[in-house]
Order: sequence, then structure tokens, then C-alpha cells
Amino acid sequence: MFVKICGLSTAVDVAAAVAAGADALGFVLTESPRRVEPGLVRELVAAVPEEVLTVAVFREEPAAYVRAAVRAAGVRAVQLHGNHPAGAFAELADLGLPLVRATSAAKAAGADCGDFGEDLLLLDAPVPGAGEPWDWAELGARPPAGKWLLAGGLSPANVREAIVAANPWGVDVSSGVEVRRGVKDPDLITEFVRAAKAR
Ligand SMILES: O=C(O)c1ccccc1NCC(=O)[C@H](O)[C@H](O)COP(=O)(O)O
Repeated sequence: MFVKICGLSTAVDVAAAVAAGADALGFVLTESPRRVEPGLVRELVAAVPEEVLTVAVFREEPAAYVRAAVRAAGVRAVQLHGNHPAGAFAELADLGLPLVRATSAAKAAGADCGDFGEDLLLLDAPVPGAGEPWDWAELGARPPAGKWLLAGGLSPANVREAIVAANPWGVDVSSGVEVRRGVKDPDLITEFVRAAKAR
């Protein structure tokens, strides 16, 4: 099970996620209480092992802004939230980085990973990063094909149940490993990764 911890902003939390065995770390570079500057992200990702994917998260910023921020931050992947035409992903191909298309499950009925040229599809709640679960079982009849991440209201307490219900390729969490909005708890990060990867 691929596990991404999103909305990181401190070296302590990054280290906790890496030590716990997270496969990807997300840094929010768009408007949010979790927003971090590209320069800080560059410092935070410097010590992250190569096999861990570092991901910059955006929501409907222009491609030129995304390209500049990604280069300044030194991350290894890009996640786009919002209503993007398929062309938005092709426009960023020159970065040569994996692209994650994040959309709400409601808008993604029948979607498959790769429909917009993305490398990973993330199915989230309608409001990203709000810690709101959706009915994961809805996907049961027709889950996306390919690599897709389940997100939205996950926590150490419910991630196992969600994996069994939705059968995703991976999971993504932010609020569920926080003590309050924007403040992560290293112990919750460890618990989440352990629970998600348990067999
Ligand atoms: O985290 C934010 O505030 C945010 C703002 C704008 C776009 C995306 C954002 N976060 C992306 C994510 O962290 C995912 O949506 C997340 O894994 C799911 O969030 P949560 O329900 O809080 O676990």
C-alpha cells in the first residue's frame, strides 16, 4: 500500500513520515492554512531519501507559476487540484516529473488513472484538506483502473476500513494526522503509516 502524508511543514514531521515508511510527502504551495513557501520546501526535502516521492500541491494556479514554484521547491512530483482541462497536464510535461490529478470522487465517476495524462489519480472529498470523509464504498462497483489514491477524512482509526471498502492502490492523509489544522503529530503520522501498511 502506497502511503502519502500531505500538508507537511516541519523537519520533525518530515523525518517522522520518512522513518515511518511513508512513500510520498506532500507540501501545499497553494492557498491554505498549510501553505509553505518553495524555499522552505527545498530545505525540508533536502534530506528526504530518493525513493520517497516529494510532491508539490497546487489548486488551479497557472502553469508558469506551477513550473517556477516546483523548480524553486526542488520536489519530485506535482499534484493539481481543481477543474483542469486535460491540456493542463500536457502543459507541465516538460518538467519531466510524475503528475498527480486530484479530484473529488463526485466529479470522477468512471475516471481512470491516465485519462488526463496523469501518472497518479487522487480521489478526494469535495473540499481538499478538510478532513471530511465521503462514502468510499460508492466506488465498489466501479473503482478507477490504474494507480489511484484514496483521500478525504482518513485517520489511523479508519484507514484500514477504508482500504477494505474501496481497494485503492494507495492512501493520502492530512487532517487525520494533525492535532489541529496545519499542525501535524509525529505519533499520528507513524500510526497512520503502520495502519495503512498492515496486512
Ligand atoms: O491541505 C490543504 O489545505 C489543501 C488546500 C488546497 C488543495 C489541496 C490541499 N490539500 C491536499 C491534501 O492534503 C489532500 O486533499 C488530503 O490528503 C486529504 O485531506 P484530509 O481530508 O485532510 O486528509
